[in-house]
Amino acid sequence: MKAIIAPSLLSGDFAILAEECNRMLDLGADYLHMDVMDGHFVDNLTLGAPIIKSLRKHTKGFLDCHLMVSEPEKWVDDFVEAGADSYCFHFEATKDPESIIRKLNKTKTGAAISIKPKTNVEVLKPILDNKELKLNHILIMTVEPGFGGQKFMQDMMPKVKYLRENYPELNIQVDGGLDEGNVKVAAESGANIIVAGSSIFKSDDPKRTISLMRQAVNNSQ
Ligand SMILES: O=C(CO)[C@H](O)[C@H](O)COP(=O)(O)O
Ligand SMILES: [Fe+2]
Repeated sequence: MKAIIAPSLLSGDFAILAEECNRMLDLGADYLHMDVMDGHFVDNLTLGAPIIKSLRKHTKGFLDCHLMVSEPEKWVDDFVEAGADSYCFHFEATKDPESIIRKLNKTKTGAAISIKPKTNVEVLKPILDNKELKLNHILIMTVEPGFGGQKFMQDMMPKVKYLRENYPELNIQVDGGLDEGNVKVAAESGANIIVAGSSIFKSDDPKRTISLMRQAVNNSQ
């Protein structure tokens, strides 16, 4: 699977978000990971569709929106209208994940689902086995969602391995605590979309960090 490196703008400077996005693209980023938090599903508050809509005018990058919100069905239309490239919602946050995917599949915005560390990966099987439902990716959280800068949970790797073994063509994203060291175990487990906030934004050489992450995915295949 193609290596996709997705810096998390949560670690960027929100006052100059568009510049931060375009700086990341110049450094080699493939996706721009936008962490949307509602202060309810997680204990933190970040940004919503109006910011995505403004950003859309200032960057051509792939806006990979990670919705850490309750009732994600409420915001699908707003994010589609704002120009989000993918809408990744949490399985735990909704009673009806399938209808969100069906709605997104009628638009240009890709659908994706994320699961928290305590959620069993097999809950995704009915959705993944349903050929009518198109997914851009599955996101396996490797920290409890809510904050950047936490420690990578290596014990999430069996979930990534399960998905790679059973769905060889699936884009598998990992998010939380990824750095130049632990990206290898994530890539070897089968992840091909790497989200990283702190390790890229705090790097002395973010271009090199992005490139090392890409190499780790490419070398694992
Ligand atoms: O979804 C997230 C937190 O819920 C962030 O994307 C994630 O934590 C990235 O930041 P870092 O690489 O610093 O862990
Ligand atoms: Fe995220």
